[in-house]
Amino acid sequence: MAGGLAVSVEGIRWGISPIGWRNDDMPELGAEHSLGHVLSDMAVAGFEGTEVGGFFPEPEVLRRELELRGLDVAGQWFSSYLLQDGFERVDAAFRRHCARLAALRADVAVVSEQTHSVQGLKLGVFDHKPKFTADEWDTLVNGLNRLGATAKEYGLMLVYHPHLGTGIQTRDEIDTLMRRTDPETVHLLYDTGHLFASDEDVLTVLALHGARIRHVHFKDVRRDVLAACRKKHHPFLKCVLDGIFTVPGDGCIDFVQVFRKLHDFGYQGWIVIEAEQDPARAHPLEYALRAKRYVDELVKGLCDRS
Ligand SMILES: O=C1C[C@@H](O)[C@H](O)[C@@H](O)C1=O
Ligand SMILES: [Co+2]
Repeated sequence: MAGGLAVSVEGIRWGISPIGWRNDDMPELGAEHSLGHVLSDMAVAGFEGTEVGGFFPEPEVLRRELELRGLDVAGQWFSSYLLQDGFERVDAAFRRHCARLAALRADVAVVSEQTHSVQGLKLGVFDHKPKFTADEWDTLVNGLNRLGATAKEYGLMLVYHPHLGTGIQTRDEIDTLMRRTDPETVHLLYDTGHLFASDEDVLTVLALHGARIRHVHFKDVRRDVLAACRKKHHPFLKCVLDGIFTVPGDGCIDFVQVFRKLHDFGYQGWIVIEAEQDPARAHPLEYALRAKRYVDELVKGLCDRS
């Protein structure tokens, strides 16, 4: 294997998302990459696991393909519409989602509230993010607490994903969400790329909410592209196509500090490389290999320190 771990940090598992090969929000991107191709690239690059992409088959088929390559599943994204559809409808869909994840022996269900989201719309993501009303906050908090209890029934942790262009994006919104939700059932997904592109302060969120983090997305940001996207009022998916995100070590986020602080918090669980780019411009295996080399250096640096 090209990227076997020389050293490791106990309790931390490294994964990579299929989003660098194929993007569920833009199915035309990388459609030529078969499941076998994507999973084999992940294994060749030296990763232990992945998240489930929308193009992945049902668990019975997927499990064999994963096992053949020694890969595990960390979790999968779930778009909740609690404000728009109400708890009962969302919970029914979430139960089906959790059952599939449990069949894959996954650890987390990634939830993001998409009511009023501009994530997939042709509206400037930096100008049109929604803001929830007081009533909407009540509904969201109550619904997430209950969905978190559902996740537990399936042996999973609900990890909430703050995201550009949604009602939970900024540091203030994350603070409120963490203060108002039940720490036993609602956990935090720490996605460095979205936090940086929103508020540019990834370490403060980590310092404030490190104890709630149960899942991590390592996504780097190209500072010049971020500035250009803001200036041109680009929609989210146009920002992705222009290359706002990349693998850790290739952008401007200080992952040495991030990784140290996560470790100081005693973080245990998955760290998933999630660098959505146009695969025609950023060769997915090349970037996966770069990412793995970089995180191996991070791990080595941490081990040398202690
Ligand atoms: O976790 C994620 C899943 C994607 O669907 C999303 O758009 C991406 O930006 C992300 O962070
Ligand atoms: Co993410």
